[in-house]
Amino acid sequence: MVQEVAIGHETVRWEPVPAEDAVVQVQNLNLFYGKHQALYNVSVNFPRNKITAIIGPSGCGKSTLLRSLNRMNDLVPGVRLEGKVIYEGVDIYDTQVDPVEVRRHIGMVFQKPNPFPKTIFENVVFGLRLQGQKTGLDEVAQRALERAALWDEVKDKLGEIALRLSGGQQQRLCIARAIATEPPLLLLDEPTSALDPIATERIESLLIELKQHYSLVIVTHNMQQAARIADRTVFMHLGVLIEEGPTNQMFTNPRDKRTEAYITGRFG
Ligand SMILES: Nc1ncnc2c1ncn2[C@@H]1O[C@H](COP(=O)(O)OP(=O)(O)OP(=O)(O)O)[C@@H](O)[C@H]1O
Repeated sequence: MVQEVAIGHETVRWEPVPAEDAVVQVQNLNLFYGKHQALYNVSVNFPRNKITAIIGPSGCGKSTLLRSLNRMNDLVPGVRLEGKVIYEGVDIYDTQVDPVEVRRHIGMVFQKPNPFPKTIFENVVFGLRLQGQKTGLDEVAQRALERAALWDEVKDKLGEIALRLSGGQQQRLCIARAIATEPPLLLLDEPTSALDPIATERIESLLIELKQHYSLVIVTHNMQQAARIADRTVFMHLGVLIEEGPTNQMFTNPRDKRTEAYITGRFG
């Protein structure tokens, strides 16, 4: 449904992502941690081959929404969820659906780089080994590391322990590990918050490049980052999705006073 809002003399139109262009559709999602409700009736479509940023003040439910997209919240005891998350036509919370299979399609990169205490090579091919792949691992590892813009820096030391890499390199390694299994959707929870500006810039360029092949959803506290890389932005506040739309429209013409206050730095 097209939403229209008058801004000065202009009428601005915001169109939600059409269902046919959505990699994931979230419908009327309520999520409870025990008695605490963290998401209230959230509905949003995330587009294919685009970057969507989720922004909002601390504790508003950004990570909870992100983790609901690949059933990571299942791992938290006492979580209860109502509503639907439909990934390419399949309700991922259907009792027939295996959460491990979901996470094969929908990868995740965390805030803090979390390489395994293994070699660089074994980190990248970890998911493939889990899937039982025994051949072609060298090629896949090289391709994933190239796509993650890390190959040139590590090609001569693939057998070294990954924990010796710098923070920015470790995060690119985690991205390589996440994309080695070719998940069509990649979720990233504040992937650059622990990195310096140079490493951040590299990862932002990488994400923009990755959207040719993947759909991406990124949680970020950094509004400049959302403005730089996201095609669409979702603004959350106290567990409620306040508004979502094309990033440039949201940043120049926010519809809601709370969005405006947040993006102009007046609260949060
Ligand atoms: N495992 C958990 N158990 C209980 N409550 C939780 C859990 N994880 C999050 N919460 C609560 O759910 C709400 C939303 O948390 P969430 O981490 O999704 O917010 P956020 O917007 O990502 O915050 P931040 O920006 O600080 O990371 C908060 O009130 C938080 O305390």
